[in-house]
Amino acid sequence: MKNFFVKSHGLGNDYIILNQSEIDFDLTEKAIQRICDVHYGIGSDGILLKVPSLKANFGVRILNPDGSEAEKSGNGLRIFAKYLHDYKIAKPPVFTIETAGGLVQAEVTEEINGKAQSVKVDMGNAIFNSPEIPVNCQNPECIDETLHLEYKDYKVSCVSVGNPHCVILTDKLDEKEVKTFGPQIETNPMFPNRINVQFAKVLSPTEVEVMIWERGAGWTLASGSSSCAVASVLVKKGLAQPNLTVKMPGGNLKIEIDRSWYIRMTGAVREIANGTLSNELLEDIQ
Ligand SMILES: N[C@H](CCC[C@H](N)C(=O)O)C(=O)O
Repeated sequence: MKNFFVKSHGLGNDYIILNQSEIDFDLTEKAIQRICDVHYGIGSDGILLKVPSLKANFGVRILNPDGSEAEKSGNGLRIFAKYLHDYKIAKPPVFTIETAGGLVQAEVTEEINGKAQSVKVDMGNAIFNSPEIPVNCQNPECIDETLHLEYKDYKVSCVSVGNPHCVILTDKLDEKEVKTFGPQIETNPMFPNRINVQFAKVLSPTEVEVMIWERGAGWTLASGSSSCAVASVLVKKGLAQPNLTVKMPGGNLKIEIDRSWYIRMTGAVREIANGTLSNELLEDIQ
């Protein structure tokens, strides 16, 4: 159906799903910003655009509210997998999805009356090699390096899970600190493609609490790829077991990391609404 959309969330990290073959407008940066605007649009932490794939069962492009494109989104992939399952586009239980950050496999692990409630996504491998993240760092891996900001220094550890992440360990999580320094870290020249930022407080070898500043989206209530990034850094530093729970303001995700740094993430997903974009939504910017 023309301009049909579904809005769903994974632990309060919300996305709008559109199908490239069904929209009758150009999804420009301005259109993305408008659709994601909480007042002039539907409001969302991003857009998941269903696109054809020659390599996987399905393809998706992940678009941030600022109009930039992301290589991977953990909550986004769980939401997209739910959409494919619930609207009977995919044959359960397991199917592959091509993203700009590589191929992933998704599996609906819990459903009620044909509606997926929980999804497991194989997120691919954690990559610590500095140039592949990318991060400007003189060492092959950016672990416990010092990042100099205007008024503060941080000890950071960086990793890619398809998209880039900067993890900061702390014994006191502070939303104000995340919202003040998150944007400064996100756009620091150390990160050629900008970066997602996480402040993480280790609670036990199997539990960590995280606050997130997302590249291109800002403060979000949860982030799947951030959870994978924090878990990978903690395991690398010997601070956590390879099976752990990541606790975020929006809820918890279960992360499993194997010996080759292959990451599996499992968590809840819920649909919020579905419908059709109004013709008036974009008329002043097309
Ligand atoms: N803003 C992120 C993409 C979305 C990540 C997050 N929503 C997730 O669940 O992984 C980036 O530019 O890499």
